[in-house]
Amino acid sequence: MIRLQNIHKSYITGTNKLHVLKGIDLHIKEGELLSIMGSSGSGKSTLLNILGLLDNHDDGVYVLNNEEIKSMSETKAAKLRNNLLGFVFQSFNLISFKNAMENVALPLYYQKVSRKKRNKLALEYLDKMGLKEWAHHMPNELSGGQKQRVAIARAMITQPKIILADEPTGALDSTTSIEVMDLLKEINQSGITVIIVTHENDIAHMTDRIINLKDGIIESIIDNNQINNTESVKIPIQE
Ligand SMILES: Nc1ncnc2c1ncn2[C@@H]1O[C@H](COP(=O)(O)OP(=O)(O)OP(=O)(O)O)[C@@H](O)[C@H]1O
Repeated sequence: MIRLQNIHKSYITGTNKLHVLKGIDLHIKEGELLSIMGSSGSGKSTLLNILGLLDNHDDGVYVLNNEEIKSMSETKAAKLRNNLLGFVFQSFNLISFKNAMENVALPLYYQKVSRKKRNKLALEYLDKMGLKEWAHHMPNELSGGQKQRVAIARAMITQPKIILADEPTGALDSTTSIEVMDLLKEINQSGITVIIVTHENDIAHMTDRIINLKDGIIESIIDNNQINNTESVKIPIQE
C-alpha cells in the first residue's frame, strides 16, 4: 500500500537549510495499524505530511497504492488525497459555526454531493461513532472525546483506504484517549490502514508496529504482535 525508499526532506528558512528526514525506508501493508514515535523535532509530522500528500519529499521514492508520487501532477495528487486518505488532527479542526452533522458532511460538499444525501450519510457516520443524538450540537457543546469522534466520522465519510492521525489523543485525558484508540482500532479492523503519530507509549503499544524516529532516521521498529506472541522485541534496521 505504501513504500518509502530513501526519503529525504529539508526545510529552507532564509539562509538556513534544515535536513529533517535523512533517508526513510518503510513499507506499510494494507490494513496495518502503525504508530510513529520520536522526540519533538525528530520529523514525525513531516513524515506524516509527506505520506498524506500535504507536502512533497525532496529525494527518494514514494509509492502509494501502486502510484509513484513524485512524477504526479498536483491535480492527480489532490484526487488521490481526496479519494484515498482521511485525516485526523490533535486539535480536531472542526468548524466552530457548523454543527456536528454539517462538519461530518463537509468533505462531501466538496465532492458536490447533494445536501440531502450528504446529511443522511453524515447522520449514519455519527451513528456509527455513537453520536447520533449530538448531530445538531455545535462543537463547543461537545467534550474533547466527542469532538474527536466527530472528526473521525468526517475523515471516514469519504470511505478512505488510509487514515492518517497526527496526535489524535494529544488533547484528551487517558480514559478518553483509550476510547478514541479503540475506535481507531475498530476502523482498522474493518480493513482500513491507520497511521498514528503519537508521543504516548500506551497509545503506540495499542498499534501493530511502532516506528521510532530519531533525528530524521528510523532508529528502530517494534513489532507489537511479535512481542505479544513470542519473545522477540526490537527489529534492528538494516542499512
Ligand atoms: N514548514 C517548515 N518550515 C521550516 N521548518 C520546519 C517546517 N516544518 C517543520 N520544521 C522543522 O522541522 C523539524 C521537524 O519538525 P516536525 O514537525 O516534523 O517534528 P515532530 O517530530 O513532528 O515534532 P513535534 O513532536 O514537536 O510535533 C523541526 O525542527 C521543525 O521546526
